[in-house]
Amino acid sequence: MTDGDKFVRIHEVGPRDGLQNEPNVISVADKVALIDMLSGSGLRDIEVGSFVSPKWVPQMADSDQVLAQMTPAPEVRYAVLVPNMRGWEGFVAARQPDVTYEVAVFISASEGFSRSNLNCSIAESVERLLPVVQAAQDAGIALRGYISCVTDCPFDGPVAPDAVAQAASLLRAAAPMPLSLGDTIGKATPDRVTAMLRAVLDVAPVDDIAGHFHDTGGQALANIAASMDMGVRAFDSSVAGLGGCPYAPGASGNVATESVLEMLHAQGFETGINEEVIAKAAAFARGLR
Ligand SMILES: CC(C)(COP(=O)([O-])OP(=O)([O-])OC[C@H]1O[C@@H](n2cnc3c(N)ncnc32)[C@H](O)[C@@H]1OP(=O)([O-])[O-])[C@@H](O)C(=O)NCCC(=O)NCCSC(=O)C[C@@](C)(O)CC(=O)[O-]
Repeated sequence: MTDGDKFVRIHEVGPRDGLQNEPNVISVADKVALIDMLSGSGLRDIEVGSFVSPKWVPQMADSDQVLAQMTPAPEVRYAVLVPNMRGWEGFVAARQPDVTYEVAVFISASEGFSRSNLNCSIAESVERLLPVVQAAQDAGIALRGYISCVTDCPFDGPVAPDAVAQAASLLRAAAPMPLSLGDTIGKATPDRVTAMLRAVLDVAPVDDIAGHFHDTGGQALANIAASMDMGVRAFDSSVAGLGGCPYAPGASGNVATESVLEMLHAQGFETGINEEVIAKAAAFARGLR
């Protein structure tokens, strides 16, 4: 293992993927407090909100206020989900000056989830995100592409590795963006993750791949280990294991950031993240539920 192989990049998605599914109203002040705690942990990537339809995801309707009120740390890149140009305009109006942002676009590897989550086919969702990609590129803002349902879809069942590779190709044709591969409903197993990654790595370099595992089946850490065996060194996780997707029945929380850190640090991997700060943020996050 070289020194480069020992560093694992963690993308904290709790304030977005985590909180989007919480049934109780969480105030802007509490969201901002959680983000500000996480900003002091050593994390380099924190997803803080989404500019989607408030009718579809009411919990994220105040992302503009969250962006305006948080205290950005200079070393952190803050990600937001943007599905269409309406979302892009919302993000542009809300962003603070001199902050490093990342715009995340998202599609599904399965048609059933695409319809449920975005109200359109996979092909239509790609058409819709192309102007967002162009706008982000023109503004010099980093992009990230999410692919959901990389092994299983709550509507269509098992998803073939080739379908995920096809979705990856569609996003990479839009721009050479890094990809986050989502086990949206937490049904993946290490062998199926390995098969899926083999297909995706034919169309995208491993340095541009992140694993995004939900822990419904208790396999998230094993799936991370299998991904690491394939050379993946970036993972999404959610403080306190917050999470789920309102349009994927059965989706439970993302793998907990504190569990991922514990596993990686025990195995000698480096993340640059302070586990004590994350533990305090996790306690705070649990109090929001
Ligand atoms: C894409 C749409 C908008 C299509 O939704 P639609 O209803 O087909 O679109 P529309 O264009 O007809 O718009 C409907 C209404 O929403 C408004 N609207 C339209 N766009 C926006 C916007 N950006 N911001 C604010 N408002 C917006 C629009 O103006 C209109 O308002 P009305 O005229 O009825 O008053 C909708 O399906 C949507 O918002 N979907 C997002 C669902 C979502 O956020 N899901 C969770 C995130 S994905 C996820 O969690 C998975 C991931 C990434 O974590 C990885 C994994 O685990 O798999």
